[in-house]
Parts: sequence; structure tokens; C-alpha cells
Amino acid sequence: MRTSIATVSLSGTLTEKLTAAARAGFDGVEIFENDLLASPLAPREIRARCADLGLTVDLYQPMRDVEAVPAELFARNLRRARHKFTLMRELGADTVLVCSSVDPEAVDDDALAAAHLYELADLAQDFGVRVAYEALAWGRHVSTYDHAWRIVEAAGHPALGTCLDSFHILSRGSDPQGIEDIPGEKIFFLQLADAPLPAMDVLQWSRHHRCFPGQGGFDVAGLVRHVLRTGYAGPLSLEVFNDVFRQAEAAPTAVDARRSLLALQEEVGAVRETGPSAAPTAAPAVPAPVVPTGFAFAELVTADSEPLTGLLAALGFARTARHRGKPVDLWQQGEARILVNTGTAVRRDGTRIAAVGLESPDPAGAADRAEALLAPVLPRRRAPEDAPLDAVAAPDGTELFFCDAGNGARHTGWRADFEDVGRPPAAPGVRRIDHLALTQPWHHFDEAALFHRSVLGLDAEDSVDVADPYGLQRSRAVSNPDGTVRIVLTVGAAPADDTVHAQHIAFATDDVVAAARRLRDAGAPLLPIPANYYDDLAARHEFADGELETYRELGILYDRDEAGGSLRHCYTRTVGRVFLELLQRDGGHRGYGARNAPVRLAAQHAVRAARALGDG
Ligand SMILES: O=C(O)c1ccc(O)c(O)c1
Ligand SMILES: [Mg+2]
Repeated sequence: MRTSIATVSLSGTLTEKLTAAARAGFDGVEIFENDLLASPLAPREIRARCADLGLTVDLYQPMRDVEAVPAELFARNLRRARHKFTLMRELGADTVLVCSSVDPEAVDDDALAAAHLYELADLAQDFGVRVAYEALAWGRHVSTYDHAWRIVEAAGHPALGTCLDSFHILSRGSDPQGIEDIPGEKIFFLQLADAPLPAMDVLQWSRHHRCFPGQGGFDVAGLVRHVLRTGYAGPLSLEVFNDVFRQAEAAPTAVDARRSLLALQEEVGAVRETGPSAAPTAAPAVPAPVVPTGFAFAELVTADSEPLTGLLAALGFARTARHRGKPVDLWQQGEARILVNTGTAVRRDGTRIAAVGLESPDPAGAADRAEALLAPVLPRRRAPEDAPLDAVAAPDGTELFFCDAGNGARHTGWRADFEDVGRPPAAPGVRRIDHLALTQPWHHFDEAALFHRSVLGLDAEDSVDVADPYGLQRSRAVSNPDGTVRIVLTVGAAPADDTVHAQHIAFATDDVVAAARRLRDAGAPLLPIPANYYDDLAARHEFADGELETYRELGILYDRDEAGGSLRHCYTRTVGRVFLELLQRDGGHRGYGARNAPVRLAAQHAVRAARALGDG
């Protein structure tokens, strides 16, 4: 199906939006009136720009507050419409979206509304324009799609149809099944947006929190199936009002938007119309996702490896191999493998997680999927003898390598690029990487969740808001079914300091107390946790004698889930942007201890403040 995007969904000038949409591969655009009004280009020049970019102008919108008003006001509305239809002829737009009225002077009279829309469509027809009537969820008298359709049907004008907008339909909890009662040829346009639950005032919800399909909580795919069964032949168009997208760079937002439609069409699948014609609407053929089965490695870049390797050694890691051609060392303990790269130019914020190796049952298939979902395989700076290894860039820039599963043991693939220099500890206290926490740039949070879900086939949990002392952090975990790959995507609060940008690697251990003691005894300080936290733990949970004192001594945090599963975890100091977590899960606890995050964040801010004063 053709794809389109409303220019309101992207940031920048109209020209920048058009360029971004075209580069992302959209077939057409909805020209949002505010974008045109703010543009120095005349409608004819915008038309030419779209033509140059290979974009069709699928819709001009919105025309507001037209119908069911007193005669004198309606006459003024028709005058306004005439001006707009003239503009549309210049613009090359053949369909205008008319939103249901919010005018205080509008009356609740379907017959009058139908008569007015008939007159409007009649005038539009003289300009070669069609009118698509849309029910705004907050419309004064018309706020549901089925009500808007009844008025369109009653008007019965060939140049009058309806525009369906998934936000207005799903936000009100309307049953989309009724869409199939509308003849497809009378659905002049379809606008798609998702949005996070829970509900809020629909106008604010719509104006600020829409997101691309797959990034929120609506069943947009289900709605689209209903529409396609009618035989609707127009484009799938994204209309998203989102404060972040309005500020973020248009190009990556447009790519994210296109990716959301590719993933949506895949989810919708092939739909056979229930109407007279039979041709099923096929989804674009994209390779199936190849879900990663584990972490092959995490690669940290650092200018000064001492603090990092000192911390790894204190944790019980051993330096076991060295890359044959690059300044990259492998540190290992159990199945946890950390690459320490001192050769990559490190930005001002120092040590950071730059790449992640994902074990994959089909690395080539994973790369094909990524390419099909607009995440191109990165050109690799590799020597001829280096193992073939494809990587793609996640929205935060982290390079994700698709590694042949089992590299850790069989020394094939990436592991063959390293020569052994030592042996991993015989009795590892750390078993494997439990999860990675990757802080996302503020404007890539929704994009990151969609990327990890659609490109990597990981399941996304609901986002969780965590109180940082200086604002709110949002986190959303993505994972594979058995939990051997878990990535927590976090977007930080202001001020943009290291805490906000910090990343961490969580290591799974069967005995967090022993691991914490070893770390402390090896001279690597643990993050100190305030006494008040432990007083609160004592109030909330029963512990064995001495257990709480041990946690207080070692800075171990505790969480118990509804099923009685427990999580014990503690943190190291931060090196550059990276800190390490030791965690012990018991009784099937699958969470991340989000309840403890505010305390951990406050403790990290306190350490940072102490360091700034020179006493930390
Ligand atoms: O919020 C609005 O004003 C608005 C305008 C046009 C639309 O198509 C829409 O869905 C909402
Ligand atoms: Mg709309």
C-alpha cells in the first residue's frame, strides 16, 4: 500500500519535512496548513518541490469548524473554503480533511450538518477537490467515526467521504468493527497514530502524545484490518502530534515513521476484503525477525583502561584474549564477556558502551531483516582476516553485532579474531550478563523501543517512570522470550549530566553478598546507600537475623515481586559513563528493581557531588 505522512508529524521547515519524508521513502504527504502558512514557498512551488522529491500531495488539512452553524456564519465558511480550494488547486491536492466542528455556535443537528457538507462538497467538486469528513474525538457534537459516517451518508454527495483517524477512534474506545459497514470508496483517507495508555484528556492526549504505530498501546493493526476489508484503496498515512517529534531532527523521525508502517503492515498481514472484490492486500515482504539468543559480548571504549579493567578484575574477571589486529582485550568470567577497546576515539564523556554482540541463530538473516526495516548494515573497518560480522546502529548509536551463537565456546566468528592470553576464572562468581541499560538521547526513546521490537524481534514491556532527583527518567525494557537478552532503554531527565547519560551492565550472580564482599575487599567501592532506605526495608519486609545488616553494610538493594520472587542488587561507582551492577534473582523475579532506582540515582548524584567537592 502507498504510504504517506502528515507534515505535522515531523520537525523543521516544510521543505525540511518534505525532504525527510522523501528520503525515508514515503510515497506522499499530507500538507498541514500551519506548515504551509509558515513556508516562504507559494503553493505552486510546494507542489513543484513535492514533484521533484517524488512525493504526491495526498491531503490538505485541516479545514475546521465548517458545518451545522447559523446561515451567516456558514456563508463565511463557504467563502473561506473557496479560498482554500483555490489554494489546493495550486498545490495539487485533491482531498481536503474537514474536522468535525468544535465551534461553540455549532448546533447538534445532523440534517443541517449533512446539508452544509453537501454544499461544501458541491463547491469543492468545481475545483476538482473531494471532502473527507473526520470526527474529532473532542468534536462538539460529532466525535465518533460512526456518527461522522451517518452524516456523510445522509448528505450523499459523490465528492464527500469520510476520513478515519485511528487516534480518534481508539482513544474513545470505539469498536472499529463498524468500519466494515462503510463502503471502502467512501473512506477517502486513513490516518494512523498510536498513543500511550492510560487515557487522558483526549485533546491534550492527541496534541502532544500521539506516536507512531507500535510505539504506544493502541491496536492500530486491528483497526487497519477492518479498514482494508472494506476495500479502502487510499494510503496508510501517519498523522502524529508529538512534542518530541516536533523538536527532534526530521530525518531520523521520518525513518522511524516509515519503519513503524513497515512493521504495522507486517502485523496487519494479508487481508482479504469482505466486499465484492477479492484481491487480498498483501503486506510488504520483509524477512522474518531473527530473535537474538544471548549476549556474545559488550564492548566498552575507553581512553584509559586502568579504572575499568581494575573494576573488572575486582569483580573477578580475567583478561583472556587480545584482538589480533586492534587494541581490544577480552575480559571474561563465566559466560560474561567484556571487550575493552582503547583504540576508538572516545568522546568527552569517556568510557562508554559502544557495541553489543548479540548471539544469533542466523546472523545473515538478522542483517537482512535490519536492512529491510531501514537499519542498514554499517560499513565495517575490518582487516581481510577479520571474521565477517555485520552490525547495525541502534538509534542511540550503539553498534549491534549479529554474532554466530556459540562463539564464546567454539572460537568461531568474532572470537577467532582474538588470540588467547589467559584463562577465565575457574569458579566464576559472575555467571553472565543479565541486562544492559542504555540511556537514549531524549528524542530517540520511542524510536529505540520500536527499533528493538521491529528490527530485533524483542518484546517491549510497558515504560516505567522513575523519579530522578532532578527530574523523571523513563525506562522501557526489551527482551527475548527466555530473558537471556534484556536491554533497558532509558531516557534521562535534565540536567544532562553523567548520571542522566550513564549506562550500565548488570551481571547475574548466584550469591550477590559474596560477590559484593569480593568487590569491596578488592578495593572497588560499592555505591553507598542511605540508612533511611534500610529502615524502610525493615518496615516493608521480614528478614532473617543479620540479613538486613549485611545489605546495609554492602549497599545491597532489595526488591520483592508480587509472586514472592526476590531481587538483590548493588552497584559499583561510575567509570566515565558506565557503572556495573551485580544482581541475584530468586524465585523467578524478572524485574529490574525499578522501585529502588530513585534511591540508586540519588546515591549516584551524591557521589558525583562529593567528587566535585573533592571528597568523594
Ligand atoms: O488536533 C487537531 O486539531 C487535529 C487536526 C487534524 C486532524 O486530522 C486531527 O486528527 C487532529
Ligand atoms: Mg486526524
